[in-house]
Amino acid sequence: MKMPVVKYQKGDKVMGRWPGSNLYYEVKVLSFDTTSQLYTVIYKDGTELELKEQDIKSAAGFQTRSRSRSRSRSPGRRRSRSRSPARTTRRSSSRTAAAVAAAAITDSVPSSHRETRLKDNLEVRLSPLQQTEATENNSNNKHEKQEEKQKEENNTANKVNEVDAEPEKNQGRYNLRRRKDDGAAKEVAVKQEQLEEEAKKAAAPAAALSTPLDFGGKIGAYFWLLFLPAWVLFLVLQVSQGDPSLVNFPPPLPPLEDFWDTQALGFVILWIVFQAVLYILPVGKLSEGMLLRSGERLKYRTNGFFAIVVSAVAVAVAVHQGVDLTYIHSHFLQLAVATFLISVLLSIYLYVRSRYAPTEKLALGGNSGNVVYDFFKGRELNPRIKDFDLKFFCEMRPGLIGWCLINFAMALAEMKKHDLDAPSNSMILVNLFQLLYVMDGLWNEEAILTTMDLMHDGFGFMLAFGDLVWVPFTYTMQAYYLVIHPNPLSLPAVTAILILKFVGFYIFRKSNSEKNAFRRNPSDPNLSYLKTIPTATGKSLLVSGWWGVVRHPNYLGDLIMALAWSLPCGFSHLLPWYYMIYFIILLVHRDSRDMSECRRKYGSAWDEYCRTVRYRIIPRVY
Ligand SMILES: NC(=O)C1=CN([C@@H]2O[C@H](COP(=O)(O)OP(=O)(O)OC[C@H]3O[C@@H](n4cnc5c(N)ncnc54)[C@H](OP(=O)(O)O)[C@@H]3O)[C@@H](O)[C@H]2O)C=CC1
Ligand SMILES: CC(C)=CCC[C@@H](C)[C@H]1CC=C2C3=C(CC[C@@]21C)[C@@]1(C)CC[C@H](O)C(C)(C)[C@@H]1CC3
Repeated sequence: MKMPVVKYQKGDKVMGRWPGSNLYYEVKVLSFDTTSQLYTVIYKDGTELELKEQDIKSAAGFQTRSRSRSRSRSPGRRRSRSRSPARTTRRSSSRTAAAVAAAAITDSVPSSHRETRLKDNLEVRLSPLQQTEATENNSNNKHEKQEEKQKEENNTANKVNEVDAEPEKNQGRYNLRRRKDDGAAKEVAVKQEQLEEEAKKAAAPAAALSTPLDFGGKIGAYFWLLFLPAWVLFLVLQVSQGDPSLVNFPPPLPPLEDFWDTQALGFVILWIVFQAVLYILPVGKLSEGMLLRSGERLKYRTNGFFAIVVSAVAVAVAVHQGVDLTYIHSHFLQLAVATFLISVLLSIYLYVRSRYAPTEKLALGGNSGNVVYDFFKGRELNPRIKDFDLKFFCEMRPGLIGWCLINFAMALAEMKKHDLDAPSNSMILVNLFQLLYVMDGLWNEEAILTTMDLMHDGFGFMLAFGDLVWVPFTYTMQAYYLVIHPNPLSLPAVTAILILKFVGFYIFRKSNSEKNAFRRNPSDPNLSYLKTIPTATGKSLLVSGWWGVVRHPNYLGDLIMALAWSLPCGFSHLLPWYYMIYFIILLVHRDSRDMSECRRKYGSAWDEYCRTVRYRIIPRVY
């Protein structure tokens, strides 16, 4: 029988990675669990954590690397001064951490970026030790402050883990108790919540900005840049055909002049400006975003519901005044091309401004150093012009509300084309379902602040194009299809589709609200019945309720709704099912992106969550 090889032995002093970061601290090995293959290690401040072998490095090789780097970069640090043992420990650990963070950055970031990032990290982590020369006074004071701040942050991080470590000691590896039973622990939980934010700050600045590349990496970015607009063009041309099959050969391209209509561009600009004005009106709540790596918390004007109501009134007035909205149907291609142009210009602007953005404002992905990839993925996390948040605005306003406007125009076009007094049942269902989806999104606009796009993704071509072109011009395929291909529905069919839609909606809304409420206030008494797993970052993971059924219950609800949107169009063509197919691919990919991101952030706690909640989206299936 083959004996398991245990690389580190009890009592070994090694360097252990701080979960969710690239920081390594000196730790002592306490034990090794052959079943879970995890080492229990203890940090110098008494924190005990379980680490995988790959998160541990031998201390010897580590110190050599660290010393040689620090000597060459900052000779000032060779000077010494008397300080407390605690201080010595902290300083040496942060020094080492910086060296590792720098090493990580060196490995993953192209040379043009290396120097700046290296410098950023060294400035934060490695400060001169002594104020001896008068000329150094000013800068050293600054460094001293940074150093003290860093020390405080590190201490806070340790405190968090002391709070975290207690329940672990008492109750085994993870805390799976009911939160209602907490009693006195409530106070600790509140404290923990405050401290967790500090802990994030402590870990974040040294984390490498470059994460593994998504979307097929650099080659993938070229592909998507060409494929996504081409696909929209294909759909827009195909849907107006008599036989709009997805598998049909693309129809011949119309003459070049058919692509352009200056008036269409004018309407698109007018629409975006109108939405921007509604967005900046001092109406509605100012909501707080999640804590950023920079330690900042941004404020967002969440008046989306107000915006859609005012837009609806404006559209109703316009129709009443004789404006022919079927123009949208007859100029669909030109409107899409004009919007595409705007999305490209916006993406160029976003990329250029991101070159001047400070490091802490950049997203973790999208900073590969490859211009095309970064242009596609987006570099800056929350680009703003004063308080005007470009990403939030684009994701929630012109495209999303435009989607409903286009659907409505399709209903009018259907009536006009078939000389009807009212839209067909199928058209009404599609319009109402998607309107409900958008209105719900806007009513719960605050919840978008805890989603992946807002919290993690940079704003670049992918989202600019996605928000402005992809959503309004491809999510409206079902309504467009029904204009040319009516699909009469019986009452039982209508009822069955309605039930399906509301089941999906219920799962989608409840699960999104549960996570949003928990992220905003983990001590919310209304959520006290939920079980949680604490993580080393201080944040907990829900492991019962909706998030205990599957790992993405919100995706499940969304997919059921997508099914209900396609069913009214019948089965004679694949095109109205395009959204369903695309959405499965999108959500499966998002789920795997989110899994990697959460594993990076939460380490073994995430693995524990995945062991407890085994299925990703569909219970017992996937
Ligand atoms: N119609 C459309 O085109 C699209 C719709 N959507 C919908 O938008 C909504 C948001 O989706 P998306 O942003 O992808 O992802 P989620 O809203 O599911 O957010 C994922 C994040 O939630 C947190 N999380 C994960 N598991 C847990 C847990 N067990 N307990 C607590 N927090 C957890 C993690 O962030 P952290 O721990 O950092 O808080 C994770 O990164 C979904 O309903 C989706 O269906 C999405 C894409 C397209
Ligand atoms: C292929 C490609 C260009 C991908 C870009 C993806 C975007 C289209 C989507 C990413 C996440 C989105 C969300 C919504 C719309 C689509 C995009 C932008 C959303 C605003 C729709 C309304 C929902 O209620 C929502 C607020 C939950 C949702 C958030 C995510």
